[in-house]
Amino acid sequence: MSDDPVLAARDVSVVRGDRRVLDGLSVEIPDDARVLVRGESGAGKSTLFEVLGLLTTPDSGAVEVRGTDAAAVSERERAALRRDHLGFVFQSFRLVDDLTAYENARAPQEHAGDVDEAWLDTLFDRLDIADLADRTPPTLSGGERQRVAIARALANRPSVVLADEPTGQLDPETTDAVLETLFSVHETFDTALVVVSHDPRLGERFPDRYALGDGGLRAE
Ligand SMILES: Nc1ncnc2c1ncn2[C@@H]1O[C@H](COP(=O)(O)OP(=O)(O)OP(=O)(O)O)[C@@H](O)[C@H]1O
Repeated sequence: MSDDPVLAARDVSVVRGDRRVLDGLSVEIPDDARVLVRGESGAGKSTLFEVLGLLTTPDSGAVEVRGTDAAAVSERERAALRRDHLGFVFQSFRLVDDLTAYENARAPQEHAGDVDEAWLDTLFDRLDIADLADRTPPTLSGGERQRVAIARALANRPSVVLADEPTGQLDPETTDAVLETLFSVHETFDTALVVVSHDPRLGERFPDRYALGDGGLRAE
């Protein structure tokens, strides 16, 4: 296996309007990482999430996936890097309301042309949502939708799961359940985990913590 970290940002800057939201930011995400990035509202967490997820190309600097500079390849190859290495849990889940939970989770596999229902069944069992597979998102609770979103993020066996405010709208009990789920995913499926959040409840549970401020990351 390559020695390159699964994900790295090198001297990345992003300008939004007249503000340099990320300003020469660098970070490496090793394979076994369990990283929390904290920051005040407006600090640039969602921007960093989009940059690390190859959803936004930075104005300068590079984002590398296993040593491949994502900006140096075609859009098609970039999409393949995203699909093969990255799993996303979006702040608002972004599930499709008129698909079932199972169909939502299967969508990335269909997109990749490689449906593996045995793996999906494993995920649904492990995330304790097997009995919700045929329900649609509007009939599920926030925590249940969250777990469906995590199943979808893992559908293509990513190297890294990126989660944007995964607990933002959840009560303390559901927050604990979601964290346990993310951590067990990290351990069971050998997936690096990067969570960006302003939620002060998450702190100590993550061995690697950074504060995002003034466009850069500071280890905590
Ligand atoms: N298209 C844009 N044009 C101008 N400014 C923008 C644009 N998008 C984002 N910003 C600004 O960039 C900064 C960082 O935004 P970002 O959404 O990354 O912050 P955040 O830390 O995720 O905030 P929150 O916790 O409130 O979601 C904010 O000040 C925001 O107003």
